[in-house]
Amino acid sequence: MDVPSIYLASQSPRRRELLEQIRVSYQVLASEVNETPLLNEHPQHYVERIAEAKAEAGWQLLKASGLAQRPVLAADTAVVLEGVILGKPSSVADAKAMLTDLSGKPHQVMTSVAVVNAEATKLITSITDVLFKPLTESLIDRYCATGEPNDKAGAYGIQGLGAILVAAIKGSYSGVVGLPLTETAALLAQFEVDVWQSHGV
Ligand SMILES: Cc1cn([C@H]2C[C@H](O)[C@@H](COP(=O)(O)OP(=O)(O)OP(=O)(O)O)O2)c(=O)[nH]c1=O
Repeated sequence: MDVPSIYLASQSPRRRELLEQIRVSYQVLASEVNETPLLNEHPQHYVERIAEAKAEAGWQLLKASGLAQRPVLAADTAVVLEGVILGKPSSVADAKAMLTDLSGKPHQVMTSVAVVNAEATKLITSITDVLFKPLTESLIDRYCATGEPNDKAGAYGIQGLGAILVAAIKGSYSGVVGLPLTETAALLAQFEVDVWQSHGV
């Protein structure tokens, strides 16, 4: 097997697809971190702390594995409504409550990307403004019944049926989906990772 350009410390299928979009070869590492926010933690601090913890956990796993030591990339996404962090919903009722709160209002999607190797840890954070159209209770119910909100911050996926909830976006579309590609390419370039090579690991 070829040595991948990077290791991806993420279970998110979206992050895999987005890396493939910019043709970065990768191998997935299965690391776990506790994603509970600290008391009164600032949302940007939160996504940066969690992205770095995910990448660092991946790096520790890699060091213990005997695999080639390529950089480890991880990311974290949070939806932020009026300063409050909305993570992934814990239940259908929680998803409905999140979507009811987001209805008709602007919010921010923050995604932080961290890359770690033996020499350095570097981080970028993308912040995108998203405006939701007013949502009826019946639309929220029907959307939640699709199951799409379950594993997504803020209980929606802009890349799926959730697109119909969104009235406007200003910033990075790929950042909302989970990996801001312009910023990620620039970050990887600092680790001498070429984003134009074909994947195939
Ligand atoms: C707002 C929004 C979030 N999301 C997803 C991106 C992330 O996968 C998820 C936020 O949870 P994260 O904790 O950032 O990521 P994850 O647990 O899915 O994956 P991992 O930690 O293993 O990398 O929400 C979308 O897919 N579309 C959207 O429009």
